[in-house]
Order: sequence, then C-alpha cells, then structure tokens
Amino acid sequence: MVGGEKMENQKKVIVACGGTGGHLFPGVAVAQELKQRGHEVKLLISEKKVDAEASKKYGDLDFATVPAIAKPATLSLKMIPFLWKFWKTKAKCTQILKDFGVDAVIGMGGFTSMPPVIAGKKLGAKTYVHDSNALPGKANRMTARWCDAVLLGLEAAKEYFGGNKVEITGTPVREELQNIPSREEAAKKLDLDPAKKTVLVMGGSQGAKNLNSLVVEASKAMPDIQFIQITGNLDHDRVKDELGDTGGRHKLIAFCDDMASVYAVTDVVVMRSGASSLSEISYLGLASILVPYPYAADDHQTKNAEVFEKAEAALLRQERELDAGMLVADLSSILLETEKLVNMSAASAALGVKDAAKRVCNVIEKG
Ligand SMILES: CC(=O)N[C@H]1[C@@H](OP(=O)(O)OP(=O)(O)OC[C@H]2O[C@@H](n3ccc(=O)[nH]c3=O)[C@H](O)[C@@H]2O)O[C@H](CO)[C@@H](O)[C@@H]1O
Repeated sequence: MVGGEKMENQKKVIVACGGTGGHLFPGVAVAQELKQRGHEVKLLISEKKVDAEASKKYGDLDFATVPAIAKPATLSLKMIPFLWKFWKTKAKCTQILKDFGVDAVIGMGGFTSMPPVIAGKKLGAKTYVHDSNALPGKANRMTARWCDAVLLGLEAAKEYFGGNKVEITGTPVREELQNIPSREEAAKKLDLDPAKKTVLVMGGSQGAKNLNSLVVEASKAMPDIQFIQITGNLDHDRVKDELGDTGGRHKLIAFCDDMASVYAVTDVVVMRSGASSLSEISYLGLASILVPYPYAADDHQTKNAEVFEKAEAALLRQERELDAGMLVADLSSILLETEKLVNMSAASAALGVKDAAKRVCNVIEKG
C-alpha cells in the first residue's frame, strides 16, 4: 500500500466510472456497497457535464475527476492527441492513486476507465473491469489483459474474454433503486394517477430525437394512458412544443434525479437498450419495448436487447422500422392484455440479479 492510514482488513478501492450514466451508476452502486462494508472508496469520473450532473446527488461519496477519453474509431492522425491525452491522464491517475494509497481498482467500462486501471496495475494494486453489455466494449476488452478478474453483467459477454478469469456478477444497481417507494407514494410525488396505466420513456444519454417524436405522436393517440418521458436536456424544449397541453397526464423530464419514483409508477418502459437501464428494469421486473440506439458502437445495444427479447421480457424494435402506429399497437398489446404484461414483467425479473453489488464486492474483498 502507498500513502494514507487504514484500518485492518479495510481496503482502499478506486472505482473508475466516468463518461456516461451507464458507467457511473453501477460504479456508485459498487461504491455504496463497499462503503457499507467499511472500505474506503474514491470514484474517478470524467470532467463531462453529464458526470457532474449525475454525481451531485451522491454527496456522501468521494469523487475526483479525470479528463474524458474517447479513442478514435479508426487508425488516423487523431490517434496522436488521443495517446497524448491518455498518457497525461495516466500520470494524473497515478498521482491520485498514490495519494489515496490504493489497494484495488475497478474500471466500469469506457476508455476513461482505462488509465486508472493501468496506473493501478503499475502500482501493484489488484485490478478488475466490469462490463454490463452483451457485447463488451473495446476499452474493457483491451484493459482485461491488465486485470486480475473480469466481472460481467450478462452471460452473453463471456465468450469475449477467453483467456481471463471471468465471473458473472450481474450489473450493480444503486441503493435508492433497491428500495423504491410504493406506487401511490410515487404517483403523488409525480402528480399522476396511480390507478392509470403508465408508460416510462427513456431516450438514453445520446440522441433520441426521433424516438421522442414518435412517443409524442403515440401519446396523442392514447389519451387514457399516462406517460413520463425523459427527453434529455437537449431535446426537452422541442418535445414540449411538439406535445402541447395534455392536462398533466404526459410528464416531460429533461434529466431525472429520482428514478426510484419514476420506476415505481411505471407499467411498461419504452427505451434504448443501454445496459445499466436494462439492469435496473430487470432488477425491478419491468416489461419493455426496446429501441436500440442505432449508432452505438458495433450495434451493441441490439445485442443487449436480444437478450431481453429472447427471454420474452421485451419487444425489440429497430428505430428505422418503427412508426407511431406500431408503437401504439405494441403498447396497447402489452397494457391491455393483463396476462402479457404479467408474463413479460416476470420474464424481466428473472433476468435481474438482486445481489450484483454484493457479488462484485465479494470479488474485490477476496483480492
Ligand atoms: C449510446 C451508448 O453507447 N450508450 C451506452 C452507455 O449507456 P448510457 O449512459 O447511454 O445508458 P444506460 O442505459 O446504460 O444508463 C443510463 C443510466 O442513467 C440513468 N438515468 C437516465 C436518465 C435520467 O434522466 N436519469 C438517470 O438517472 C438510468 O437510470 C441508468 O442508470 O453505456 C452503457 C454501459 O456500457 C451501454 O450499454 C450503452 O449502450
């Protein structure tokens, strides 16, 4: 160990989880569980606005920022600034890790998590990556070679880590989602009717302009259904204009910092198939219509969605094939056929891993 004091058996753990909500929130869940077990934790996030916004709710956790890193898709001159930034970030991480006195580093995915893991390895710490996707990210596949173990959210990802020690842990879900409010309580908070069927729409952290517009059109054709639509900051005002007055039955939220209440009142989710959101809806046993982000790297969101479709927990719809009429038909078929909703919800719950945070922390504790 390098640096500061610690209690016996207590580990000092760095959780590198910057770049997107899909990395940050599972990282928060790991940090919460480690802290509860008496370990000392520091989360490394990126300097991006999305990380600042998403982390401000967790004032009791210790965050530090490092620059966000994105690798160019192809070998080109852009590799030069990438490598320079990577090297500088690794040097910054080495200093943070030394000052902290690191014992273990876990990277939750993305190139922003790579320098802390490599710095940790060089300092003699135990190193891990966690990947929540069915088709793991390039950064994790590269980082795996420096790791003591690779932890996976979904079994489907196992084949990509042949030579590594692999453990299927599921994807950790943050504390507030492990204990959500009652439907009545949540509906009151959101000013919705708990007796009415409610659709949650989540566009993911990247562009969802088309999906947002399709939902607005579908909502207009379903006046008895309530909608909660998370638009993303950039699209909020446009969607608001498009939607007009719905008498309060269709709520728009730019960014939601109370997902627990939102999930508590939801019957079915229409969303991208980002792995963290999927881990949350399966944890809570929610049925879904999945519309993968069409430009996600290697189309990995389709692979995530296929896991849920195969289990009959979700309908998979590609955005290019979807129109408002189809969305209305899909939503009606799930919401109006009670048995279908019950079966899909149960299939979703069967995919959820209730003790994912515990499993990840067990691996780190074992060392
Ligand atoms: C476009 C893209 O490549 N996205 C990737 C990104 O996820 P990305 O961050 O886009 O999306 P995810 O669905 O994985 O995670 C979103 C997270 O943000 C939370 N949330 C969302 C909206 C909101 O208003 N408030 C809020 O708290 C959700 O509850 C969830 O915890 O990393 C994931 C994990 O590697 C990948 O599976 C996704 O494919």
